[in-house]
Order: sequence, then C-alpha cells, then structure tokens
Amino acid sequence: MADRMSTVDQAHAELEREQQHLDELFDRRDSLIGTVARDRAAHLATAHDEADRTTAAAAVAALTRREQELERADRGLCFGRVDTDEGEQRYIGRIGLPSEDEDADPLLVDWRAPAARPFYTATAAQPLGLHRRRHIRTDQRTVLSIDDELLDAENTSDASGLVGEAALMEALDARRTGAMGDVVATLQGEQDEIIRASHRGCLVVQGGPGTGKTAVALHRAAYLLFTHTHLVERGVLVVGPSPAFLDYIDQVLPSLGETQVVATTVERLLPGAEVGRVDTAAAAEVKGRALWADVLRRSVQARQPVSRAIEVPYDGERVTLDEPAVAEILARARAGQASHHLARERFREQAIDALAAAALKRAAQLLEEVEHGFEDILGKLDKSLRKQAEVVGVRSSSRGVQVDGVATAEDAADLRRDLATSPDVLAELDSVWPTLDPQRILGGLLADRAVLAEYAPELTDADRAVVCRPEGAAWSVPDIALLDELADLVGETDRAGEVAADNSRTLAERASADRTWAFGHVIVDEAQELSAMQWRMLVRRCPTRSFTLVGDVNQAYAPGSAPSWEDALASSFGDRWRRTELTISYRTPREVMERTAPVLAAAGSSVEPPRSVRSNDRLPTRREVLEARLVTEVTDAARELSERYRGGQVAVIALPGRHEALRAALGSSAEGHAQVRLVSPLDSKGLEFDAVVLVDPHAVAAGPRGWSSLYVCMTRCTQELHIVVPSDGSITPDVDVLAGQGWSSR
Ligand SMILES: Nc1ncnc2c1ncn2[C@@H]1O[C@H](COP(=O)(O)OP(=O)(O)OP(=O)(O)O)[C@@H](O)[C@H]1O
Repeated sequence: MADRMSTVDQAHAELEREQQHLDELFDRRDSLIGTVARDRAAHLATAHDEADRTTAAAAVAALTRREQELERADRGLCFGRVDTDEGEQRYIGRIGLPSEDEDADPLLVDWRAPAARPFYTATAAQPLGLHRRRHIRTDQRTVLSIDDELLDAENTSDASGLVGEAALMEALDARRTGAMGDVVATLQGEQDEIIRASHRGCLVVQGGPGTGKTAVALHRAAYLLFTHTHLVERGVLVVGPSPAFLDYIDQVLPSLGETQVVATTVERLLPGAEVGRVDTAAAAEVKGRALWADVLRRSVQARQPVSRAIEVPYDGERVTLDEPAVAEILARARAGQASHHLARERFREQAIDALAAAALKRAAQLLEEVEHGFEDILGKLDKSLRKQAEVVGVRSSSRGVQVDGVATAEDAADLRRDLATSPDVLAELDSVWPTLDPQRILGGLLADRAVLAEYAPELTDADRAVVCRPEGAAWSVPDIALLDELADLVGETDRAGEVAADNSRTLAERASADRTWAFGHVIVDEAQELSAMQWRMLVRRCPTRSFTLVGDVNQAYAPGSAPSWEDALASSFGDRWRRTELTISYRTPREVMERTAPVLAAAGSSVEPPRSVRSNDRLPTRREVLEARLVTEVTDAARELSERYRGGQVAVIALPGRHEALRAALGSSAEGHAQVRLVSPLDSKGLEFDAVVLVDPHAVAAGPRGWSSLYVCMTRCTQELHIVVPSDGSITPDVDVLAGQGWSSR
C-alpha cells in the first residue's frame, strides 16, 4: 500500500512539474506574440512611400504568418517529451519556441525539426539515444495526463511497433466530430518516414482504407513548408476528391499553422470554368483518355492564321503589306513552342513594326515627289501630309513647306504608337489572327459528331456518340481537364493576371486566380481517381514535378480509372516516380476489416486488406428485411446508434435513389445525440464516422466499380458497421460475399 501511494504521489508530482513547464511555455508564447505584433507595427510605421511599403510587404507577411502560427498553437502547444541517455529533456510541440537566451536550447522543439524526429521513430529495439518517450495530454493550458514509454532493451511493451500506444488508442477511440483533426502528437514511425521524405520528384503513397494517407499527406504539406522555405513563396497545392472532403480536412493545416496552401478539387483549378452537369460513366471514361491532348492540339492547329495581304488606312493613305511579307511575319511569330496567343502577340508586334516602316517609306516617297515640284500632289496631300510631315521631318510655315527628309527616332515611335492603337489596324490584324476561346472550341467540337470525327479519328463512332452534347450545355468535371488543355494550347490573352500579381492578397487568392501559377509542390489525395487528362492538368501546375500522391488503387471508383499506379501514371510521369506503402489501418476495427477481404477479392484485387490496429469485439451486423420495412429498419438502427455515440457522427450510406425516402424518415438528429448524416457511396469517400448503417450493399456492388465502392463504404466506421439487406432484393448466392461467419444478426 505504501509503495502504491508513493507511485501515485510520484505521478502527481510529475503532473505538477509538467503543468509548471506548460505554464512557462504559454508565457513565452504570449510574450512572442507581443514581440511579433510590435515588430509588424514598426515595419508598417517606417514605410513612408510605395517603395517602402513594397519592401516591408514580405516582412509583414512573414510576421503575420508567425503571429497566426503562435496564436493557433494553444491546442496541444506541447504534447511530448524525450529524455536522452545524456540526461537532456527535450519538449516537442506544435511549434518551436526559442529560449530568451539566444545561446540556450529551444524551450520547445517544433515537431517538424530534425531534433523532434526520435520522438516519432525511437523504439526499444532502436532507442536512438533515448531512454524515455512521454506523451503529454493537455486541454488548452491544463495538463490532463502523461503517459511514459521506457525505451530499454528489456522493455517488450512496444512489440506492437506502435509509438505511444496509449495516446494513439485514446485518439482513435475518441468520438468523431465531422472534421478531421491533426495527429501530430501520435504520428507513427512509417508515417513519419513518408512525411519527411525528399520533396524532389513524385512520391506515391499506396495504402488501404484508414491507413492515414490523408493525415500523412497534410502533415507532409506542413513539414515541407517548414523545411523548404522556397516552397512558401509558391505554396503547396492540395487536391482532394470533393468539396465535402475539403470541408472535412479544412482545419488540419491551419491547426498546424500553415496558410501557404491552396486546397481544392481538380475541377475547380481552372479559373472561369464552372461545372453544372454530370457526365455518364461512359462519357467520363472517354473524356479522360490521353488521346484528347492530340485531338485538341489538332483543333487549335486548324485555327492557325492563313497568310494574306494586309491593308490599313492611315491618315488618308493606305498602308499595305503584301502576302509574302505577311507570310514571313507569321512564320517568325510561330517559331518555337509558343502558345497560340503568345505567337499571336508576336505577330501583332512584328506586323505593326512592318506597317510603320511601310508608312514611313510611303511618306518619304511622297515628300520626294514634293521636292521635285509636284504642286498638284502637294494640294492633294493637304492635311494628311502635314501630319506625316511631322513624322518625316517636314516643317510647314507661312513661307511654304521645308523638307529635311530625315525622320527622328521619336517621330518613328510616334507613328508606331498611332498604328498600334488604331482600331482599324487592330481589327485588320485580328481578322488575320483572332484570339481563341477554349470554351467555344470545345463546345463546337463536342456538339458535332462530324467535326469530332475529323479531329478525333482515334475514337470509335460509339465513343463519339457518348461524348456528344448540345452546344451551350453546361460543363462536366471531365470537361474541365479538356478546357484546361485548350487554355494551355491557346495561352493567355492578357498576361498581366492582376490578382496574381497583387502582393496584398493571400497566396490562395493569387494562385487561385491564375491558371499559370506554378506551385512548389502538389499533394493529391484519392489520386487513383484521376484520369490521364486530369494528370496533365496537374503536372502543368507544377513544372518541377514535385508531387506527393496518396491513394489506394483498390478503392478506385472513377470510370476508367487505372488498375495500377503504373498504368495511372504512365502518360504523365513515365517511370519517374517512387512508391511507398502504409500498412496499418488506424480507423477501421479488426472485426469490420476482416469482413472486407471477400469484397476486395471480388473487386479483383490480389492484396489483403490492411492490418487493423484495433479490435473492439463488436461484430458487424447483417439484417435482412422486406423492402417495405427497409426505411423503418434503417431509421431505427440509425437512431439507436445516434444515442449510443452521443456527440459523435453516424452515417447512413445508401445509393442516391433511396435518399428521398430515407431523408424524410430520418428527420433531424435528437439534441445531444450523434449527428446522423445521409451520404451516397461516392460522397463517403475519404470520410469517417463512429458508426455506419450501410443500406442495400448488394445494389452498391452491382453498380459500376461496385465492389471497390462497397469496400469504401464498409471501411468508413471507427467503431461499428451494420448492413441492411432487402430480403426480396436480387442477391445471387454466388456473389453474396457478405454472408457467412463474422456477421452478427443483431
Ligand atoms: N498516427 C495517428 N494518430 C492518430 N490518429 C491517426 C493516425 N494516423 C491516422 N489516424 C486517424 O485514422 C483515421 C484514418 O486516417 P486517414 O483518413 O488519413 O486515412 P486514409 O488512409 O486517408 O483513409 P481512406 O483511404 O479510407 O480515406 C483518421 O481519423 C486519422 O485521424
């Protein structure tokens, strides 16, 4: 008893010590916020003119970012400590806090710093110079509990290979809130390795459901921005599968103090193009094929200008360029890899130069004639000559016309400017080389099967039939990648990109407004869903090809999505990518995960589902009911779960055709109970809930990519899965992989 008391006392004393330390950290953080605010005010106060303000802008932006980072760090400011063999204690936190004494060690080490690494990777077998790892659980400024792991060779408690197992299990068992949180306090070794991998080239992270791919991808974004300062300038692009998914992950990066990130879906990447239509699966598959790059190039090439003579009015005279001269200018403008609009811009510049030279030559000729005494021509020239005379050095006076015959550079520049701003000249040049509108080109191409046959001979008649649509119809998600390809071929018309150049705007605003913005790194979640044309679109956003792609080929849903990473990436990355794997499922309990093996096999996969880190003894249930009773049964199950998982999230996953009836019956969730959400299989991708009621799974499996879709639906729960099967539905025994052992009937 005495021993037990002393252990309790000891634990209490440790808790007190950690509380004291946390208080000191918060004091330091608060004082740093004050310093940053004062520094920022000083920068602004000393900026007297525009040039000062421009110089100060970068420093002010950096200070603002630091202030936001400090302010947001109050949840889990410090979450860990490592004790080294040398007797050093190093605290690990969400951000770094320097000591007031510049020569002293930091008070808190940022989780991304190299010095924090052993916290995530040390094991009893490989202690990396540590003898203790401590997880510190806090609520704002209060220490709630501490949990120690001793990293001695005799300690076999980490045989699971998990880091901070107690803290991890507590995090995984917690109620879901509907928003993803960061996992910075409990990152595991295999995740840490991926987060810190080199940012160069393309890294593919394959992992089954719940293995932490999304978590790893987002923490990697934060790590890369912390470690490689050049990325802060260009930002990191995070591409997710749907707006619902972006809402779900919305808070993770801000909680990690990151603002230099643009999170979006692939179809929102093209400024000015809106999606308002859903393609059939067949149309989406055809539109995703890489061959469209050639089809679209041909359709732009067919709109190349044809050489012809140019004639423009200028001060009562006609200035002309003959056809061979225009042909030469066109050829010069087109040389190299320039886009349609960039080449057009060159053409206009050179054509105006040539017209100006022709106008000067014509005026000089006229003046020569004047010098030789053709008074009648003088009369004819009258007003127009006076104007041109200024250009070529003719001075008129009451005593008549004086000619020196030489145009100054300034005169020539004036004439050129006159031509370059003349509406007649611009209209003539436009008619030779008009601007192109990607939306009109694609609209025209998809509206006419004969045109499509001309430009897309690679497609079959059946393919062309499925992609044809009425002119003026709204755009679909796959159309956006085609529009983006066209936008790239035709190039920008005004290259200024006012918003993109406006340094007072956030990086997200500037980058989102500019199709040509080059990001420092791109992270793609659910990357297995992207088509070849969408990959091309993304590669254009990062010319250095610095990518992290996370996904699971076994969860692929998109029509035509590739069966392997090799196939998916061949057209855009060739073999210039490396692959790594996440193997442990943190989300889905073992009891549920085991039931997915036959589904995965039916989906055509040869791999096993990932190993679950948890078991909770709750067998998934299967209830068979008559169709007429199905809505009642689902509603009752959802209500029961909603009460059991108070404060959490329950999902009813059903095909959209069942939503109307289910929504009406489910109504709104009772006060204090778990929120019940009705989602389609597609929308459930990437999300998670405490418990899931899956409606008519055989109908899900019967749809396109059905088994993969069913695999996704079954792996969304952190605690319980219940399936409701209509007993008068069409389950053929040989496909009923949801029967047999491992299911409970209640
Ligand atoms: N190291 C960790 N500590 C605590 N929680 C973790 C950890 N790794 C993952 N998780 C949690 O596990 C769950 C699944 O993670 P995540 O959504 O990143 O998996 P995923 O591989 O993207 O899943 P899916 O492919 O099914 O969408 C999340 O709740 C996440 O917060």
